[in-house]
Amino acid sequence: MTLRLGVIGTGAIGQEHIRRCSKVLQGAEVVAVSDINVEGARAAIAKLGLNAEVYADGHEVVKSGDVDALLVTSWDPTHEEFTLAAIAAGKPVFCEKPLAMSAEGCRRIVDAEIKFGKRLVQVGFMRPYDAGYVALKKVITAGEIGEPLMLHCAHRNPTVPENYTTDMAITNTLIHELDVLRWLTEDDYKSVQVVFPRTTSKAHAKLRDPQIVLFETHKGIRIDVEIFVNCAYGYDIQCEVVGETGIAKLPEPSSVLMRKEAKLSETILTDWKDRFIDAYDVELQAFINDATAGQLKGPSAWDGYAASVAADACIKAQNSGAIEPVELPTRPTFYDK
Ligand SMILES: NC(=O)c1ccc[n+]([C@@H]2O[C@H](COP(=O)([O-])OP(=O)(O)OC[C@H]3O[C@@H](n4cnc5c(N)ncnc54)[C@H](O)[C@@H]3O)[C@@H](O)[C@H]2O)c1
Ligand SMILES: O[C@H]1[C@H](O)[C@@H](O)[C@H](O)[C@@H](O)[C@H]1O
Repeated sequence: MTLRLGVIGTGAIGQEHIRRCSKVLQGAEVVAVSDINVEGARAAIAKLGLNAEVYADGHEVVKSGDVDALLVTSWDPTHEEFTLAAIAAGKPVFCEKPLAMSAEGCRRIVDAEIKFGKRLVQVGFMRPYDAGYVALKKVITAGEIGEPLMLHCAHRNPTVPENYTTDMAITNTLIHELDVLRWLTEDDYKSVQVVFPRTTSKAHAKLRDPQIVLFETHKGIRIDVEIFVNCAYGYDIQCEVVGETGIAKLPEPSSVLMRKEAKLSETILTDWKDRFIDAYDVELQAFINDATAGQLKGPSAWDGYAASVAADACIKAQNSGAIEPVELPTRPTFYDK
C-alpha cells in the first residue's frame, strides 16, 4: 500500500521532506500540498516533477479524500491548528517541532488524541533517529561510563533571520535538546535557569545571543546548554556526557581530514539540512511505515508536551533570571510504550 501524503508548508523543510518522501523513501507519495505562498507551493512540486494537488488553505489538504496522512511543515505558530484538524479528521500527522507554541497548546493536542482513542501524532524530533545520538545512548545505557552526572551541550547556528527573537532560542532551537536530553538520560527536568553572557555584535538589536540554559533533572543530573545562533562559523551540535567512570561525546559528522597549505583541517557543516540528513530520512520512513501499519511509535504528542512544559519554564527563567521549577504532570497510561 502507498501512503498518500498531504504537506502543509512548502518552505525549506517542507521541500526537503517532499523530496525525501517522493525520491528517497519507500511506501509514500505526496498527493497534495498547501502554502500561503501558493506560487511557492506550485514551484516546489514542479521542481521535483510531481503531480500533487495545490491548495491555498491547509485545511483543504486535511479534508481531502485523497490524503491518508499529513506532514505539517509550516511556521511554528500554525502547528497546533493543523495537528488538531488532522486528529479531528482521524488522520496520522507528522508535525514539525515545536508541536505548539506553549504547553497549554500541546496539552490540547494530547487531550484531543486521547479522546480520539489512538495515537495519531508524531512530532518532528529527529535527533533520536540520528546514528550519533543512538550510539551515545547505547554507551550510556550499557553503563560504560557509569551513571551520568553532568551534560555539557551546545546548539550553534551560523546565523538567524531578523524575525528571530530571544524566546525563539527556546521554542524554535533549544526545543531539540529539550526532547533529546530527556530521551538520552531517561529523566525529566526539575528546574531551569537562563543566564546571558555578553551579547555578540553579530546579533540583531532585539536578540540576546548567546544564552546558557542550566537544568537540574529529577535524578540530580546537571545540564548546561549553550545556545548561540549567530556563531558565524558553522552549524554545530555538541553533547558531552560526564559519567561516574568516564566521558561519552556525541560523534562529529564524518569529514575528510586534510593536510594542505601548512594546515591540518576538517570541514564543519553549515546547514541543519546536511547535519541531520540521514536522521530525517529514518524518522520519516518510520512515520510512513508506522502510519501504514496503523500504530505510530515515534516521538509522541506527550513528548511534544513535555518539551513545551520545559520550554515555558525556560522562557519564564529568561525573564526572571531566577531558577524556575519545571512541573510536568504524570504521563497518562495512554502513552505507555
Ligand atoms: N526538525 C528540524 O530540524 C527542523 C528544521 C527546520 C525547520 N523545522 C520546523 O519546520 C517548520 C518550517 O520551517 P522552515 O525552515 O521550512 O521555514 P520556512 O519559512 O522556510 O517555511 C515555512 C513555510 O510555511 C508556510 N506557511 C506559513 N503559514 C502557513 C499556513 N497557515 N498554511 C500553509 N503554509 C504556511 C510559509 O509560507 C513558508 O513557505 C518550522 O516549524 C520549523 O521550526 C524543523
Ligand atoms: O535553530 C534551528 C535548529 O538548529 C534547526 O535544527 C531547525 O530546527 C531550525 O528550525 C531552527 O531554527
